[in-house]
Amino acid sequence: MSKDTITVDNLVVERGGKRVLHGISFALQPGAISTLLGANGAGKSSTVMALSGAIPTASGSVSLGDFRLTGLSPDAVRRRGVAMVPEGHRVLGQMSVEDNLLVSVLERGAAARRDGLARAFAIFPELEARRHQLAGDLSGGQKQMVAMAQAFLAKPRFMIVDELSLGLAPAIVKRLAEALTLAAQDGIGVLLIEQFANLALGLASHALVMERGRIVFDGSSQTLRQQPDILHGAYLAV
Ligand SMILES: Nc1ncnc2c1ncn2[C@@H]1O[C@H](COP(=O)(O)OP(=O)(O)OP(=O)(O)O)[C@@H](O)[C@H]1O
Repeated sequence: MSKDTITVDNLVVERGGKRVLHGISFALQPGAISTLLGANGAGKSSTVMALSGAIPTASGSVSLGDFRLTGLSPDAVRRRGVAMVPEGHRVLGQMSVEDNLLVSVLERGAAARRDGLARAFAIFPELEARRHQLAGDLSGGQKQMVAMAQAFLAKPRFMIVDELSLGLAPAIVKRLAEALTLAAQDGIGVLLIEQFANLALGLASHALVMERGRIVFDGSSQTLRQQPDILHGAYLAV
């Protein structure tokens, strides 16, 4: 196991008194894009929220290398190198694009802030021209770019993206997908939740399929594409 592998071991999560994850186990590798697929209510969001510290776990563990992330706050998980891009391209609407980006630079000092902005604008040049605009006035696609740039600025080892393409135009989705591919080429591990399975399987090398709080497939995207029954079954199992 690489020291940078995320290992999820027998994770159990309960929400509203109901068990929604029934002891799931899987691993995520650095430099690879993994996708987590499944029908509405299968448990994808619960999984990523548990990974990022946003909801508590009943039992089991999440580790990055030898370091146990289970029980840490979302901020502490982010500081250990796991950045989350939540569903719905959320930004701080009353703040400028630039200030939205700067709040995500973890290091102190003017040089780190300057470098951070330069990195964000290198990934998404379209944000530079809008740096002084209120983030709330951006289009949905531009907000998603800000949300993804915020994750990049934390210099993560892993990025978890919940619903990449939701409500966005295909041209924007292509830009966001390219940024994720480049991130993986840079060694960042990516976990992608995506409603369009074809898009997700085109980007990811590794796929996980969930059904009613359980992992029912863990293997290569190529294998999953060759076995369409698994995906069809999972999307019908609600
Ligand atoms: N806040 C909550 N309180 C209680 N139960 C919840 C809560 N949010 C989700 N659930 C339940 O947890 C289970 C898993 O839902 P989850 O949102 O993780 O699935 P999902 O695969 O992400 O689906 P979707 O794509 O619809 O978000 C479902 O049975 C759902 O009803």
